[in-house]
Amino acid sequence: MSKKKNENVSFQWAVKEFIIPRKGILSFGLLLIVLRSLSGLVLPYASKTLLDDIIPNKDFDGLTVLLVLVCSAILIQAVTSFSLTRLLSVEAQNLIAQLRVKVQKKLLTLPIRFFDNQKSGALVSRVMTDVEGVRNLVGTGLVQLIGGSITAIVALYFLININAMMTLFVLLPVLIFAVIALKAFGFIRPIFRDRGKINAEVTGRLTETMNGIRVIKGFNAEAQENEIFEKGTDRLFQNVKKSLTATALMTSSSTFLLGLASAGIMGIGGYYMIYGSMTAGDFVSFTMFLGFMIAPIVQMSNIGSQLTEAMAGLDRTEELMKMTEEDDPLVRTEFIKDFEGNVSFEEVSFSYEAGKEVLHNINFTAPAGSVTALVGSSGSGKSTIASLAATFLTPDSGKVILDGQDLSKVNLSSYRQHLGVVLQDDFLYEGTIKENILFANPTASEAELLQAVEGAYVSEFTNRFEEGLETLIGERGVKLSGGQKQRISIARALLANPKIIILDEATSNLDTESEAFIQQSLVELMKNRTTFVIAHRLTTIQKADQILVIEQGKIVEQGKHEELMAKQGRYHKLYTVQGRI
Ligand SMILES: Nc1ncnc2c1ncn2[C@@H]1O[C@H](COP(=O)(O)OP(=O)(O)OP(=O)(O)O)[C@@H](O)[C@H]1O
Repeated sequence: MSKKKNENVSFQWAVKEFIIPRKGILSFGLLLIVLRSLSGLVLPYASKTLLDDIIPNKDFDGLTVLLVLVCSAILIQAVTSFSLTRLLSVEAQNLIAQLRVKVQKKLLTLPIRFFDNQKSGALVSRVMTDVEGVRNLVGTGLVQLIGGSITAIVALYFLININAMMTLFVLLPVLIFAVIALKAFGFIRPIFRDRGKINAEVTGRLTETMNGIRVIKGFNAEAQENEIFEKGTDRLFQNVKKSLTATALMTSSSTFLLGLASAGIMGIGGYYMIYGSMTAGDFVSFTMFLGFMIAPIVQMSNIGSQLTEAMAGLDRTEELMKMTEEDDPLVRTEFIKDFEGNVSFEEVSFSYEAGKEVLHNINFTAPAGSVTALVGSSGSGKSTIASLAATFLTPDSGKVILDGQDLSKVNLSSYRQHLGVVLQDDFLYEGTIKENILFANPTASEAELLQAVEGAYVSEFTNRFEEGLETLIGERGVKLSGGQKQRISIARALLANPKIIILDEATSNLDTESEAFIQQSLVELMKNRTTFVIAHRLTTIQKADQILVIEQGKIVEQGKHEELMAKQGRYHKLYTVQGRI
């Protein structure tokens, strides 16, 4: 029952979003379809005149007029068909393009946690495939459905006029077919909905496989991946098979029932003609009109399944479009004006899943321009604290305060324009090194760019490249070492010149020279910025203004390196006995 309700909602949504704004063009398309259908009806009518009037009377003038009429009707059909495709199909493609842009834009407004729970391949399929459903809604599909109904009704009128009894006989199998078709749609729609889901899952997994190729080969796990993919494609196949059975049932029942009707008509028509109550012309035009009534009905069943598929895709699009954006304008009403960069956590608690709190009553202050190093064992909550400071997450209770303002009420982009993040596995785009650095500040001047490049010691290796900063990286370009990539992402952050930095230091072991360059660029980056660093480097930790030792979601120790060492507590243990931070 609830499913049914949901379907209606998304249909209403689709009508409001896509059909009403295009009512002009769609009405014109409808007019063209009706014109095309009506001009199609000329042929059966002309056949009757030919057989019953023109041939018996040897009326050559009449024949000429008839031919002109039929040719004009054919011409109208050709012109309207062409215009329809041009008008509606082009508009549908235009809408698909617009909708993709809208869905992608919406996706980027959703909180990080949404992405944590989704496969990227599945999201790609939402942007690229699901929206294609509108093609059938705005393209020729819906208009054909309405146009087809009109033709069927007009043809029915002519059929009744020629012979009401025979029409009644025909209507019965047509009605049975309509009932079967309706039932089949009800059966097919959930299958189509599942298909989109399975498709997205399989694509998602495939993307992951490609991204994780090193791990897969490293663990010799190809066979396992193959099996998972095979299972996925089989699920897809089974799904398609199910819908094909339903469609085949519909097609063959239409052939059977309508064939039966034709045989019946031949019988009744033959009987009437033998007794002289029906002319041969009436009989021929009846069969032709019948074709005109039935063809749209059969066509409608095809369009019906296309529309069903379309709605299944749009269901998922609608679901996404209705999600709450992270920068909720009703909640995040405050804008940051004079930015200083004092951050404090007040009684902050947080849980990813209900009932499993991962941070408990965190309190600390990070004054403007200071460096706060977060250390502690794996899974203790360091990244979660950093994500709260970056507004990627919002506290369940307590507040993160920036310059006296509660961050959960602050307009996100007014805050994030002052924020910079350098993460362990920072992503670089396919493109030149320069493009990758400019990414955070595309309007930066050449001088600013060079300053960032020098500050992060990027020039140290780009100078050795023939193309310098214009060197292509990624699939088609040079392959960079981990340390070089890190320096590019540091240069990017330097160029953005944020007041707050979230830094997840890479743990990877670099050679001493690379390490030295990175350390120096990090010093440059942290200068005069409020920095939260998930620290792994001794030098960073030693220089930090404060170290927070996190264990099981709590701050267990807090202070400077020397103070904490002197305390001989948890930090001392982490630092000396375990030898790992
Ligand atoms: N997206 C998530 N959904 C559910 N639980 C999560 C999620 N991210 C982290 N957690 C859990 O929250 C806890 C804290 O994780 P967090 O990533 O903050 O730890 P960490 O100290 O940064 O660990 P590491 O040093 O290993 O990166 C862990 O128990 C982890 O399992």
